[in-house]
Amino acid sequence: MAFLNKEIRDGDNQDLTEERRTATFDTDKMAEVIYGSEKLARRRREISHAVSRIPELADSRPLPFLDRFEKVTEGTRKLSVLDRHLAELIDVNDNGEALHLYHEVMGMEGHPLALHEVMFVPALIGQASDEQYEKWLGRAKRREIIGCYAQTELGHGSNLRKLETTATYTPSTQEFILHTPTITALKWWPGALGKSSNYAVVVADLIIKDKSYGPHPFIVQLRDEKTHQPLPGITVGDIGPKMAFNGGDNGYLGFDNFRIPRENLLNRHSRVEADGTYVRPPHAKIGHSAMIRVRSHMATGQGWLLGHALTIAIRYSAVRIQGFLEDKSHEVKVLDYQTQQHRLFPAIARAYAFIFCGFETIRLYDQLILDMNSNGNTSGMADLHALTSGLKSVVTHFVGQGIEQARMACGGHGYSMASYISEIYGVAIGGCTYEGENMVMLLQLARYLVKSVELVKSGKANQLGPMVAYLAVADHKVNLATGPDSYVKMFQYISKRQSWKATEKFLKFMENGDSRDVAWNKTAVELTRASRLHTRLYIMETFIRRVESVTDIPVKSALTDLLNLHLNYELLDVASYALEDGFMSSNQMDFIKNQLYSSLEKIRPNAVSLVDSFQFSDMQLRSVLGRRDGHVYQNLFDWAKSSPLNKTDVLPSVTQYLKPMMEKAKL
Ligand SMILES: CCCCCCCCCC/C=C\CCCCCCCC(=O)SCCNC(=O)CCNC(=O)[C@H](O)C(C)(C)COP(=O)(O)OP(=O)(O)OC[C@H]1O[C@@H](n2cnc3c(N)ncnc32)[C@H](O)[C@@H]1OP(=O)(O)O
Ligand SMILES: Cc1cc2nc3c(=O)[nH]c(=O)nc-3n(C[C@H](O)[C@H](O)[C@H](O)COP(=O)(O)OP(=O)(O)OC[C@H]3O[C@@H](n4cnc5c(N)ncnc54)[C@H](O)[C@@H]3O)c2cc1C
Repeated sequence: MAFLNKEIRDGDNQDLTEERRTATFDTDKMAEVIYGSEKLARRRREISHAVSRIPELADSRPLPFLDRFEKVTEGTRKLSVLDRHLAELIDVNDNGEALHLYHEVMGMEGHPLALHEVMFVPALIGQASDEQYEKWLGRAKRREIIGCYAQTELGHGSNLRKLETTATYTPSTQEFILHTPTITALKWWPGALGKSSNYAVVVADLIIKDKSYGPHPFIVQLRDEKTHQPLPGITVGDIGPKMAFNGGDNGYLGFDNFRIPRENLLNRHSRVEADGTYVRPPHAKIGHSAMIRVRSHMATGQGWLLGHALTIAIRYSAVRIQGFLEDKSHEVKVLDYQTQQHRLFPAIARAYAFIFCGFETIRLYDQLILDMNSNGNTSGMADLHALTSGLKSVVTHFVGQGIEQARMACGGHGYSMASYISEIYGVAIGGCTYEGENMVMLLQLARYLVKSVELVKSGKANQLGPMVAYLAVADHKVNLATGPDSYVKMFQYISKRQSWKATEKFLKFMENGDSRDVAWNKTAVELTRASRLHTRLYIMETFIRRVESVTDIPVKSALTDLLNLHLNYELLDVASYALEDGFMSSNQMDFIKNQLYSSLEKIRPNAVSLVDSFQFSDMQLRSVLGRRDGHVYQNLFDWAKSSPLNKTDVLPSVTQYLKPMMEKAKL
């Protein structure tokens, strides 16, 4: 008999197989929606299968047992094996295939090429002139050189205008002199900078004839191409262990009057002529395009991270039997508890929603780069900056929360590194900080919202972009029984009210004599609330649009259940805003709650299949609890036995310290 869930195999844990038999949709078809195409979903499976047949690509030991040095070595080893097999495993020009292959083999703990692919090459693509393409891009793509993106400094990360590294132009030699004037000017944090990269895109304050022109990107050679020794004038190293990414070498970097040629300013958009004349870019923030790129990709990346944790927690919850419901002779799967479902199912809905939003922002980013490179059109930048600033903040925050709930949902075993959830958590919450600290980025979106409200106030609502058009729409009461649209209207009302209230408060402070900056700071919490609501509205609308467009009926039906759960969960979560002014009644609240509980029941039979549809292989999950076959207990025992502490029955530390202490106590 053919089952709709394609993960069923002989010999699997029976409880998990039972779950898979109840699937109402085909998990291969759901994977097509998750990965955006039949081809990519299929290629992912093929690539995972091909990788599993190359033993050298497997982790040599479970990663949690490795120390930092071993992690870095192991990552680099696998990278070199992968390099030999690359062309046979994937179409190297297909980003989706490449991303999957790297996630599968390299995992998420970092490796020497992580920033090369994610920021160095994209910075060249976005910022290099045609001549610079010719000189650097081919070499970078062939990996003759390995690069990173060195912007953040010890003293400044958020406020780019105050970066201290200087790039001073000297017309007589046509060179820039890179210099680190203070300890706080050291570059600090860039991934793969410490030990791996021999080149970097360095962001430094451009100075011409004593005048500062602000941060600009330069391509800089850091190490000798043969010996890999740092070049004279360069101080570079690793910044030490972190919450996660410990297979990666985030680094520090200092310059001692280090000279680079004039051609090394990435000059597609702005340049310095030989005599020191500065030619401005078409948009002041165009040098930030590599950051906008990562932010545009973060919603899908983070959605998949949440998907990892949920695959582990849901599968484990179907295997973990504990406690009773009606029948006191049989314990039940913990997945049957309403609290467990409430803890996990809304997060499944969010993971799907975030992935769908990410597809949209990636498309918008690709369009922006096309427009900028073909005709210098930067008109989409402000909108995409506002959108991705909000999205990266809201998504990373909820993903962190969702992963932590997944860990707790696994009880004691969730706390073991065998679950791997704490590693996923560490990686995901890095996203709350990198690519713009979340509060800072919410405030960036708030600038856009405030400007939009000001437009409406001054009678220019017709100038609003489609994403904020609701800020000008008249309020209306909504009957919640009428489907997704009514939830959107409710959310629009709440979001609009918060944006207006925050703007009015900000303007009032200024009317009362505060400067713009002080007034802004006094309103900042309210402003971030407006940004979150606006972003959650965007996520909701995108989710609705995506589900509407699905053609496979069983897949659409399962997604509709998830969507309904999402709509009710979201509205309940922000209900206090609607209760504040009586917009929502307590009867409506009860209605929403009941809808939510009935969504949990509807989703229950598909829960395992919804996470199976992410089609993460066991290699990719690296989790004993999340194993596809559900054989958790024997493997937990084997995993524990493989701990280096268990190599001997009596540890040297016991003989040396503990025993003498115990012996002394006996005297
Ligand atoms: C096989 C390959 C596949 C690859 C797939 C990629 C997958 C990616 C997934 C990733 C997953 C894991 C990998 C981990 C990688 C980790 C990478 C981490 C890298 C980094 O962290 S790099 C460093 C990042 N740093 C920051 O983000 C700094 C944050 N700060 C800023 O961005 C800015 O300083 C600022 C906060 C935005 C403020 O800028 P500034 O002071 O210059 O501006 P003002 O506040 O004065 O505003 C002026 C005006 O300008 C507008 N504006 C600001 N920025 C932009 C922009 N980028 N675009 C457009 N407009 C911008 C701002 O809105 C103001 O406008 P207004 O005056 O209001 O009209
Ligand atoms: C895992 C990881 C990888 C990274 N990789 C790279 C990389 O490859 N290249 C690179 O260049 N950098 C990298 N970074 C650095 C990262 O981009 C910065 O740490 C980040 O932009 C935050 O800046 P910050 O550290 O200066 O935080 P700070 O700005 O010092 O933040 C501290 C606190 O101050 C608050 N704050 C700051 N400014 C404001 C404001 N204007 N209004 C209100 N509150 C404010 C913040 O909200 C936060 O609560 C990485 C960081 C991490 C964690």
